[in-house]
Amino acid sequence: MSAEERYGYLGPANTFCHQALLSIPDAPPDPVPYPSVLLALEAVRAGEIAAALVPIENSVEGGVSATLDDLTYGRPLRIVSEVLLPVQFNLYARPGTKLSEVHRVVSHPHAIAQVRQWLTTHLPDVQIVTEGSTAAGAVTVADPESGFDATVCAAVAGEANRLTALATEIADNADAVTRFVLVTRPGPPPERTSADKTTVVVFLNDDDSGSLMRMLEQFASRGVNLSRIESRPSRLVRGAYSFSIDAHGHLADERVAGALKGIKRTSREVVFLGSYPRADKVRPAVDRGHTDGDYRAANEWLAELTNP
Ligand SMILES: O=C(O)C(=O)Cc1ccccc1
Repeated sequence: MSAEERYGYLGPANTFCHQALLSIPDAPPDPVPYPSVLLALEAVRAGEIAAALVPIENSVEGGVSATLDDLTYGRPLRIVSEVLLPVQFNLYARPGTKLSEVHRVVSHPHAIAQVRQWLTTHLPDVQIVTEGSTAAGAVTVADPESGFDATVCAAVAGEANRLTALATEIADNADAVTRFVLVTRPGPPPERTSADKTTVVVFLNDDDSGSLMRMLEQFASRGVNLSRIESRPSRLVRGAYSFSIDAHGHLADERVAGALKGIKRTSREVVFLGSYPRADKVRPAVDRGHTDGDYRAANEWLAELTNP
């Protein structure tokens, strides 16, 4: 298989992102590791790979800013699918290390954040340094010259680097799930499945009072439910915020298209990041008056009025 047909991921091997990619049934073989989300997304833009799988959100820590911001401000890309991965963290060290000998820990910031309580209780004086991924932390710790004693990572990363678990299942929240998105160069969205999600970033006309409420009304008045809304500092206007939104439904659903058109008309800028199947396959209940059939009937009625 040529490099351009392969998928990239936040590497090195054995990151959570790698595990998530291996769970995609029809993913091409030989995925390509990248040291950061930004480099993986740039490789997609450059046509080096067909798609990249990157973390976008964690159920404990919230949005992954590097991903959200690069998708918003970088050259256009599209999300074509999502993967949910339950994440569990262990503390790994070189064989022979005791917990009392752990003074410096290295891992991905989201991993550190999700075991903070455990670290505070068991290693209150530890120095923490962040790296590009959990597996990169494991590679670092495997080197006795690294100056690091332990890492927080998945069992596969610890074992692949011949480390020993000093503690297992140390997450402050045992049910944490990370959401990854598969990103490609822009093209038509995947077919609608009736269990879909649409991701957009909206920049409001921030001088207008009530602009956030009016934006939300575009969704609410059409019966479109939101599963995520997150504000991020805007790079376009200092002191202003953008809103990163996941809405239930697909661009091909009249109610979603209607909401997007309404937002496009009334806000400063809308960045469409994709309509794609939901990983949990849950079909939203569509309230009376908001189905495609209801829109069609209303359009026919209007046509009839115009041209009896
Ligand atoms: O570093 C990794 O293994 C990743 O895939 C990023 C990440 C880090 C912590 C929780 C979930 C994903």
